[in-house]
Amino acid sequence: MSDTVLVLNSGSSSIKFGLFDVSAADPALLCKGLLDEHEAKPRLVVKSAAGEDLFEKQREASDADGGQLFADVLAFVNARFGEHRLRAIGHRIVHGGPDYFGPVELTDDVYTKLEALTPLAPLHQPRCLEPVRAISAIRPDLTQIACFDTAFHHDLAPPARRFAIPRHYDERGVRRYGFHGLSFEYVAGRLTEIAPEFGAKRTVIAHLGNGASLCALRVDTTMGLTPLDGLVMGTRGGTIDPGVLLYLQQHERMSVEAVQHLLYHQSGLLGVSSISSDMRTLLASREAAAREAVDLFTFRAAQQIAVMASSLGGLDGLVFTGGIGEHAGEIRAGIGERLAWLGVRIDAAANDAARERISDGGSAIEVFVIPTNEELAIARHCAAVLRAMASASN
Ligand SMILES: Nc1ncnc2c1ncn2[C@@H]1O[C@H](COP(=O)(O)OP(=O)(O)O)[C@@H](O)[C@H]1O
Ligand SMILES: CC(=O)OP(=O)(O)O
Ligand SMILES: [Mg+2]
Repeated sequence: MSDTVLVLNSGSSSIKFGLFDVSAADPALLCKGLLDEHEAKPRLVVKSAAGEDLFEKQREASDADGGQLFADVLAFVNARFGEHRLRAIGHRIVHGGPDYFGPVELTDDVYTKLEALTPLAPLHQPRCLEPVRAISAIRPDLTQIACFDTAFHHDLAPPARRFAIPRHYDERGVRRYGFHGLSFEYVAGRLTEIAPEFGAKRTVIAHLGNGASLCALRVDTTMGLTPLDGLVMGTRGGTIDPGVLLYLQQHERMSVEAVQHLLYHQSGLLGVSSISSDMRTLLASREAAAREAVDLFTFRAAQQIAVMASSLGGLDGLVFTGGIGEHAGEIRAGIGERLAWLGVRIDAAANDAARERISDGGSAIEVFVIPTNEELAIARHCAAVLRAMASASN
């Protein structure tokens, strides 16, 4: 009988999960799953570690509430992997605020403090916290552990972490936190396995998914107090003249809630194209507005990579990850072309095949594609927390 941890990764456009055997030195994946909410009736899909179909259930849209979904996942784990001992549930929590920068057990007190951070991540924090409540209602005996997107950037120092507003706001926590940290942590670790010399080199990781951000490793990142800053995303526009927000309120008479809705749900690829937030759909479209949205995405990503290179004092490596970074060769090529002046040269065949290393021999900057694995990063943290709990109780 092995010990297992069930990991839930609630993102803005998907809920992914993985069941890991944590008895070994490094957690081993037993099965993985996805709640696909893109269709009218959400589908729960579970596959083995090797990718074979294990289970599928289509839900009625009316009963698509998360509580039932997590009950289904737990029932599946119990039926299929019941010989193992489920020791904990690990959660991706997007915002840890100023107080949480390492994995922590989700007690009622911690939950309340994390819920209070909802205004700083309204698209994510409720989706991340919903499964915690749902699971404690079904299995109150299970340990639940929070792992934070913000934690990886905890050591960010001024000037990168500071906004140029009166300094007492910084003391009250109004500063750059950064997100996608579990992805950056996994990818940075994987990069040093692939190319050990990159442990000390100047590297930018581009996490391009429905949410998108860059990390200049150990130095800077494009998201800020909230996951609105930086790159163009599915429904978020990224960096914007703050005067636009004042204009919308003062001249268009929009309420704070309406501006928040515009910034989180109606902007980015969706707002510019008026077609879709989904990069696949836009790449397949012949509409001029779709092309313009894709161009803006690429333009801003290249521009911000140059900004991150400045924070690092130069650039040796660029890594693409996330749904778009891993799968959209056209976007990687477009960003590479815009960065040719920096010495980036992408090999077309390697890029088409999404090989691990896609730069050509003459490139001044090595370019990689590394599929992210936020679930494994969370499973590793949970395994460490469980070991610490076990040794504290001995
Ligand atoms: N083959 C593909 N080509 C282009 N874009 C893709 C492809 N596969 C996934 N994507 C894009 O990746 C994005 C979702 O990224 P993902 O990292 O899975 O999202 P999340 O932020 O919800 O975790 C969507 O815009 C989707 O269109
Ligand atoms: C922080 C964030 O933007 O996450 P996601 O990519 O899941 O939207
Ligand atoms: Mg994601």
